[in-house]
Amino acid sequence: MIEYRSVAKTFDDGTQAVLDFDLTIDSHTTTVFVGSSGCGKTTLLRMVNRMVEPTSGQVLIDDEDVAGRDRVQLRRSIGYVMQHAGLLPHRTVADNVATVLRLNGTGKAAARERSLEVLHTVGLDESHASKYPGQLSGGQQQRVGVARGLAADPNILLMDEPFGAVDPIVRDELQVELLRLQRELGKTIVFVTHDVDEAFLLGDQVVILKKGGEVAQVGSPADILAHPADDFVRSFVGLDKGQRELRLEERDGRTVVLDGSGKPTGVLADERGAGTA
Ligand SMILES: Nc1ncnc2c1ncn2[C@@H]1O[C@H](COP(=O)(O)OP(=O)(O)OP(=O)(O)O)[C@@H](O)[C@H]1O
Repeated sequence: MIEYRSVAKTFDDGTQAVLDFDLTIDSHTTTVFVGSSGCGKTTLLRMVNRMVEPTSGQVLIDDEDVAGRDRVQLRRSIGYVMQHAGLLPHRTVADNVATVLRLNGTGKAAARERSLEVLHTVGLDESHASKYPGQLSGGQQQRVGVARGLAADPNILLMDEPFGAVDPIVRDELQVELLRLQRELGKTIVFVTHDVDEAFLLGDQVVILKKGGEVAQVGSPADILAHPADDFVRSFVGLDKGQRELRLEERDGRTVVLDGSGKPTGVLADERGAGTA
């Protein structure tokens, strides 16, 4: 379990990134911080592994204040995946994935074996292991970034807009893969995005933030959609524009489900049950 208790952060230049933030994150669940640029998402995420130190308040992991933990050791015990994968360009994919393992003292052969295993977990076969990051597509690089985050088998995985820089189709693919991974691995994931659809797809718990890390609403996607806290939330999640209303349309003899913007989201099963919705 991760707990934020009355956390605030003012940076050295006087920027008040987070004013007063409280949250509990249950183990083995995915929590998504979503909000517009500059609302404090990354600052809050980085407090978990002490890349950012709160000015006041506490962050606890399993009831222990992270402030009392050795910083380097803490950081290596928590997976971290960032937007542009952050891979070292002159090291092979396998070496990139093995970075934390090697730092933790794992031998070369064992680290390589684990690299291959975790690459396989994220859907990359052995042929990718000896390539360099520049020889991979953006989506594949992100998979390597996720593999690196998982290599040391951390309980907690922090993900900072990990799919923000890839095209929408690859992004959809990576989101589905992450859902599969999470079903298999059951990590405690804290995920940052500014995309509300991504937040609702991935999050067991979604935290909608305003400037200064102010919580507009916390809840499951279903709770938020059913009971938006106020007009800000209604507008942020697109309820005010009817974007989330579904309607049905007959096309070529089949019943297609369209969202509020007219985008098809599925097909209703026909009388033989052959549909996909
Ligand atoms: N090292 C720093 N020094 C000074 N100000 C900072 C620092 N890091 C972040 N900030 C400021 O703190 C506020 C919150 O930033 P943060 O990166 O947490 O927001 P965010 O919600 O993750 O934004 P984005 O979606 O653009 O990444 C912003 O005003 C930002 O400019």
